[in-house]
Amino acid sequence: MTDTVPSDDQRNERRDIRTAMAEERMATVGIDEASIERLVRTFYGKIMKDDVLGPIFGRAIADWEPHLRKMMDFWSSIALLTQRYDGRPMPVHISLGLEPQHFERWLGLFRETAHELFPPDGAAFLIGKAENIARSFQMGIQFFTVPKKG
Ligand code: HEM
Repeated sequence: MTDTVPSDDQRNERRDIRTAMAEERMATVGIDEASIERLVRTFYGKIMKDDVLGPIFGRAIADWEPHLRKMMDFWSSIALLTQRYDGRPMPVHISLGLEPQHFERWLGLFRETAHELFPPDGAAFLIGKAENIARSFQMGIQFFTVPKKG
């Protein structure tokens, strides 16, 4: 039996099918483009006002709207498999000098927002993804941070 390489059209069709299936599944737990936009706007609204995280974001972001759009693309790619986000978030987070308590605070606000806006299954899905990504950022930070000489 010979394997044939799928054409671009076939690949796009498969991707569209995967996206449609993800959209259908996610709709049952309250996740769609509109609720992702609400999540991003509400969550970063809290971040901006946070005493600890607000200044970290404030130093890095001059214009919030493009960042919010990027984060909507990010969550749309994760939950709805739309592939709209194709960035590399790890280097950004390694360069910010983040500590474990920053991640706990970020996750605390994220969990709170997800529970406010989504049914329990939808919130659990989003929180699980955020926790995994936060863990992988922290592993990257640990790996690339040179210990201070004591
Ligand atoms: C301590 C927690 C965190 C802090 C303080 C933080 C801070 C930031 C800041 C300041 C930026 C903008 C950087 C820039 O444009 O120069 C950024 C970008 C981003 N963050 Fe975070 N972040 C945190 C955790 C997370 C987590 C847990 C996720 C994922 C669930 C995440 C996903 C992203 C993504 C996707 C970007 C866009 C990167 C790009 O430019 O492609 N962040 N973050």
